[in-house]
Order: sequence, then structure tokens, then C-alpha cells
Amino acid sequence: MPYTAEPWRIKVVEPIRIPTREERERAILTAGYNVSLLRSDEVYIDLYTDSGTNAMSDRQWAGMMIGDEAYAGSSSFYRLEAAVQRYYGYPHVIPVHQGRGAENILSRCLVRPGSHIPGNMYFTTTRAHQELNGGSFHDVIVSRAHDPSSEHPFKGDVDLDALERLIHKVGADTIPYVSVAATVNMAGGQPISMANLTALRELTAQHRIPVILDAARAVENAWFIQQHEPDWGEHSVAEILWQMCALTDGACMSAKKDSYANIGGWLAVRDPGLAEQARNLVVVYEGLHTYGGMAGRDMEAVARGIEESVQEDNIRARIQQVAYLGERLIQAGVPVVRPIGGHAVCLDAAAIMPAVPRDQFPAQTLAAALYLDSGTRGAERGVVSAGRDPVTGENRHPRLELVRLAIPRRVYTRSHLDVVADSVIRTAQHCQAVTTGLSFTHEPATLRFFQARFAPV
Ligand SMILES: CC1=C(O)/C(=C\N=C(/Cc2ccccc2)C(=O)O)C(COP(=O)(O)O)=CN1
Repeated sequence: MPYTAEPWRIKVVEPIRIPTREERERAILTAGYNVSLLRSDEVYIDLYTDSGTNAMSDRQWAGMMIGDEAYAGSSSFYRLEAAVQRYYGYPHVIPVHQGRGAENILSRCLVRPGSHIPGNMYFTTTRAHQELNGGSFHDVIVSRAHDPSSEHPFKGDVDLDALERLIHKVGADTIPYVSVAATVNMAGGQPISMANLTALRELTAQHRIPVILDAARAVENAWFIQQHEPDWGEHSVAEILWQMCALTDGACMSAKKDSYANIGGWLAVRDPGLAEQARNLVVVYEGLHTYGGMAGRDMEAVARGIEESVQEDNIRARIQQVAYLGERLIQAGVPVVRPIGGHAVCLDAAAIMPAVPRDQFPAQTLAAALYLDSGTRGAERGVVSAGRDPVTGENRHPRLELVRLAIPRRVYTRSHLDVVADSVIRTAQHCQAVTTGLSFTHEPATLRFFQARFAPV
């Protein structure tokens, strides 16, 4: 992908420093070999997540100065509502503090003990809220999504035959909604195609099963449809986003990704009864239905971020940075998930450390090794993230054992990406000979990914 100059100039900078090797060794030991527990000032280039870590524009910051902090009826809420209605097309908008706020409310509204929720690969918090309300998640993503080397451009597609088999097995009345992620985070930021989403809509409509979109990175997904799906090349990203949403009954949105905000989110639905139910729960869990756990200034930042996110030059600049890092690693022969996703380059830790058993956590081990090499922080997306099967208690073994390098939007330059590429190439060469990984010294009961501690085996 050609690397064109960014469509912005820098107005404010935040100094960063490279911790010394000795500081990095001390820090990773103190963090129990879990990069999630490193302090930010111990990290040089932070690719832990693209969630909430993006650089806002001067207009977003300016918007924060005029945020309406009224408890009820904030003007900022109505500007946020108008932005969601204009670009995503849903009529009823319920503000929440971030994506998990939407997942909590949606699951409490729709999921009951015994519910079955099909989706295109799990995401940790989404599945956690479905399970907390007694539901069971069923992965119905196409099998190629689990193959890091498959070059198919739409690995986020739903396997419609698998979905239909599940519907007939459990009964449509036990399926409160189909959960569709765009893009699919745990597959490496892989998009779903418009054709598949259209066919999914037709299938679910036959059984009167709603489709709820996880829209966290839906603008990135729209870019991939524009670039790679026939018949969409002449449409704008904004038009494609609108059409994607038009095929669904609602969406959960973390505004911390596509919308460049540091906090914020929303739940949007078409059904007025569901909207009413959700608004009643917002008062219990998020605040009032006109601020939803956000300050007025945050709602301003989100509203302006939505408008910026669909600008063609912004989304192109975003995608090209991720593609640049991915292409450098591919050229060096480092095993990564292909095609390169929208928000991250995912290192195939199982291929990079083939001699490390899955229950010694290759991805966790690789993330620690990468930090030690250069102060670069990635995130484990493998056995540790997958957690334990609630029935057997055994570690779940997802087919993908990845270290995700998520690129924050408008934050790092190509020079930083070159530092990361050189470090990954060095580390990957060293790790081929590594034969042992890590073992737990502390394992939390839920979402262990964040708080677990390890020691070298
Ligand atoms: C597709 C998708 C997401 O990626 C997402 C959050 N992603 C995150 C943040 C995260 C969350 C849990 C474990 C590790 C990292 C990411 O680092 O990728 C949420 C929750 O949103 P929230 O963080 O605003 O609550 C919903 N859907």
C-alpha cells in the first residue's frame, strides 16, 4: 500500500523516552511477565491497544471546551445523537461510558439463561456479558478466519451454513440476536463483506432473529469493503458504513476506536421498546439517558470524532500505517496474520515459538520478550486471553495464538513503526530457539488477561 503523507500536521507533542535495558528487565519482573501490568512510563512504543489511545484533533479538543455538563438534557448529547443518526443511521441512541457499558445493557435486555448467541468469533468482554446473563456464545465465523496464512480479504464473514445448523439445533426462539463484529478483533482486525452481511440479514429475517453489530471499528471495515469488494469501489466510506448498519437492528459502539475518543460509547437500536428498556438500565448502570457515564465534553469529542472518522483521507492514513508495519514484517519473513487487519498487525506466536507448548503461553512469552528487546508493548491474544472453559476448567485453546500490535490513530510516525519492525524481526529470530514459556504465579478468576502474573518455566 503506498504511504502518502499524513493529512494533518502536529500541534501538540507528548515526550516519550526509551527505558534502559536494565529498567526494562526490572519492570517486566515487577509486572510478573504480564505487559498489561507495566506502567505507561516504563513503555517506549505502546501498541497494547488502539482503544482510547488515539490522538484527538484540535476540533475535538475545542469541542471539549463547550461541552454541556447539564445533568439532564445536555446539548452535547443531542449533538452526539445527531451524529450517530446521520452516519450510522439508527434512530434510538443510548449513551454509555464505553463499549462494555453497551454490552452490559444489551445483554441484560436480551440475554436470558439458556440463550444462545452466535457470532463471528468471540471478543472477551462481549462474551463475558453474554455469559454473565446466562447465555452461551457460539462461534460461527468462516473457518479461514482461524488460518493466519489465508489471504482471503474477508475473513470476518459468517459461515451461514453453520449459523443455519445452530438455528435448527437450538431453535430460533433461544437466539436473542446474532452478534456481528466489524472488524473481527480476535481474528486480527479482519473485515466482514457486504455480501455476507446482506445474506446474513436475509437468513436471520426468515427466523425473525435480530442482528446486532459491534461497530467499534466499522469504519475500517467499510474501507476494506470499498477497496476489495466488487461493486463498492465507487462508494464513499460513509455510504458503505451507512449501508452496513442498515442491514442490522442495532449496534454496540466503543467510541474509543474509530471515533478517536479517549472514552465514550453508545448503544443504538431501531426498536423503540428495546430502546426504552435500555434507557431504563442506563439510569441504573451509567447515569442518565442523556449522558450515560460520559461528561458533556466527552460527548462533544465523540460527536466530532464520528464526523472525522469517515473522512477518506483520515481512514486511508490510518490503514496505511498498519499496512506499512505489516508489509515490513512480511518482507522479513516474520509469521503474521494475513491479510494485515485494520487496526493491528498480529504476530503468529505459535509459529514464532514453535517449541513452546500452548499451556506455557507462547504469546504471553513473546510479548514479554518484545518488551525486553525494545520497550515496545503489544498484547497477548491467545490462550491467556481465551480463559478457561467454564464447564471443564481447562484452558481454552483458540486456534490463534497471537501477539497483537495495535496502532493508535494519529499517534506514532513511520519512524516509530520502523523501530517496532526492527525489534520484532530481531526478537522473532531469537525466539525460534526458545523451548519453554511461562507459568501462572497468580491467575484471576475472570478476564485473567489483565491481572495474571507469570514466571519463566
Ligand atoms: C471489538 C470490540 C473491542 O475491541 C472492545 C475493546 N477492545 C479493546 C480493549 C480491551 C478490552 C478487553 C481486553 C483487552 C482489551 C482492545 O484493545 O481491542 C470492546 C469493548 O469496548 P470498551 O473497551 O470500550 O469497553 C467491544 N468490542
